Amino acid sequence: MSDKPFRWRTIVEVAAISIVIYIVLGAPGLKTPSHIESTSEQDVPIARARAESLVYPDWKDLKCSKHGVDMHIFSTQPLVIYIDGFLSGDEVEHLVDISEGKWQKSTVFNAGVETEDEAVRKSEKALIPRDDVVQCIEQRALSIQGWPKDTFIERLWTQRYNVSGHYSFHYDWSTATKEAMRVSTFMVYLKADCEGGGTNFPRLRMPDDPKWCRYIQCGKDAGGEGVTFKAKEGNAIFWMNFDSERRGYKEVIHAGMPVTKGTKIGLNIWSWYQKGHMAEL
Ligand SMILES: O=C(O)CCC(=O)C(=O)O
Ligand SMILES: [Fe+2]
Repeated sequence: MSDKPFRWRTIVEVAAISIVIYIVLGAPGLKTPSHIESTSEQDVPIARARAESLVYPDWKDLKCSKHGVDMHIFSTQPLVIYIDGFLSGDEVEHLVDISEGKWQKSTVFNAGVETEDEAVRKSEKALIPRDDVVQCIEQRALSIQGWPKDTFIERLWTQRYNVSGHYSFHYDWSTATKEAMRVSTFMVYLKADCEGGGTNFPRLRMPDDPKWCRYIQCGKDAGGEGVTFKAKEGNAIFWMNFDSERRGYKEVIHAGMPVTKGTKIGLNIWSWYQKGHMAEL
């Protein structure tokens, strides 16, 4: 009897077993891990659009004056830091001034499509020009983080909320892949001539020390679940969006609470990890 049919059967069996093992291992190389929200068809166009909005501040010629801040670690896992005095009064005024005439309705991304949806996000946003003041703020944001590798600043947007303006619960993760993700957030308050408008993190735990009540709503004003940071001019909350395994932290889900009186203006500083994206230094 010839051994040919036997060899063919063995090859087919080995191939079948290999396919099963490959699928059990999660098809490495074919798809991104399930904790990273991404659709592979979108990766290329999103990365290209992103690349255009990623900037790196001028580190050679720009002279930024030294700026002291008062930092308080709120949580180490995930890392959340409260920064008192992230911006000076002059910087705040300047950012508000350069936003004038640029306000447009805020949008949200739904399955990769940009839409307006006031039930989710009701505010206006302004893409601010990268003058020296803005670049010094970009520098500050990178310095605080320790200049992480392959990490850039997304062009800065200010955001204005009038009465009933809000941003419902979301993550800042954005669409992420293994090569590109919004690694961290600075939520900065520029104007807080308002009632309401705090930033709520329902999955963060209230700290024990009452000294935090300068910055967060306490006692009968504590509001809903978790922790609500008060909108305070010039101050910022910084947090990391991913753990070291590049899994999005579930604890950093947050919302901009409705403004019930007056106006709040915020500034988003997002740092974006983009593997291989070279900065023009
Ligand atoms: O305005 C706030 O308090 C939160 C804003 C925010 O989460 C965002 O713009 O991503
Ligand atoms: Fe956010």
